[in-house]
Formats: sequence, structure tokens, C-alpha cells
Amino acid sequence: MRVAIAADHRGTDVARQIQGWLEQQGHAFIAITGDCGVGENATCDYPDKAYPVATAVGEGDADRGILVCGSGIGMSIAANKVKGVRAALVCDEVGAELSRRHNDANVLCLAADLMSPRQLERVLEVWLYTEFEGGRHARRVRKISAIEAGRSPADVTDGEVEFAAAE
Ligand SMILES: O=C(CO)[C@H](O)[C@H](O)[C@H](O)COP(=O)(O)O
Repeated sequence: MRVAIAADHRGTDVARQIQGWLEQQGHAFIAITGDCGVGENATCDYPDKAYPVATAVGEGDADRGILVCGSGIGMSIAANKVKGVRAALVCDEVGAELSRRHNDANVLCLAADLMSPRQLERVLEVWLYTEFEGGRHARRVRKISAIEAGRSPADVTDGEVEFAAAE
């Protein structure tokens, strides 16, 4: 899997750990993470880091993206502005699984300040290896795409027979 990664100054150490972990797992990672400058007080702005990763995923140059900042919130807000991106802010394994099975999330946003290394590794593993379920969830993802395209989600229908039964 081709995974693009970036972080702001709060997430840089965690992003480096993730890169090492992905390498061990045999993934091709595209490190877009930057350099936030040097020195103790070096900082950078999370939208500058989210944009290239989100664009790589949205345009198909990467299969998945991983973004790390202090809370994960800024990264997820910024990434979700890019066409084709479904970024999920995830803090536990249940969220990791559901974001893949139900939402086909293609960008994972992580909170470097709020998660332990063990939690991060578990979330990553579940998120990377859980497949999208499709079915009724695929219709909902298409509705998200409709919103992105400036259309009403109500315009999206697919005549699935399980629709009435499942809801
Ligand atoms: O985007 C965030 C919060 O929504 C991240 O936690 C950032 O890493 C954080 O805002 C950076 O803040 P700092 O005080 O400039 O380190």
C-alpha cells in the first residue's frame, strides 16, 4: 500500500515512528512530512502539511494518507476540504475499524498529544488492514461525494432492496 504521511511540529516524532512501523510492514510510504524548521521552538501550520497528503490521496497518487498534529482536529478539518478525501479523526480501535468498514476513510488523522505509542500502533494496524464493507455504506459514501460535487445527497439512489429493511 502507498501511504502518504505528514505532521506538524506536534506530530513529527509520532509521524517518524509511524514511518518506521510502515517500513517494517513492507508498505511504500511517501513522506511528505516536512520539516517544521529546526530548534526547540520550530513550528509549522497544519494546513500546509495536510494539503499535499490529502491531494496525493484525492488524486490517486497515494492509496491512503496519515496526518498527525497535536489533537488531530486541525488536520482532519483541512484534509476534508480536498476532493475525494474522507479523513477520519480516530483515537481508538473501534473508531479505526468503523471508519474503514462504514466510511471507507482514506485519510487517518491522529492526535500525537493524546495517544500512547501502544494505542497509536493498534489504531494504525486496525485502520490499515480493515476493508470497506460496501453495500448500504457504499450508497452513503456516494452521498458524501454528491455533497462534495455540490449536489443533494437525496439525488443518489441505487434501488438497493435492503434499504428499507436495513434502516
Ligand atoms: O490542529 C490542531 C488543533 O486543532 C493541532 O493540535 C495543532 O497541532 C495545534 O493547534 C498546534 O498548536 P501550537 O500551540 O502552535 O503548538
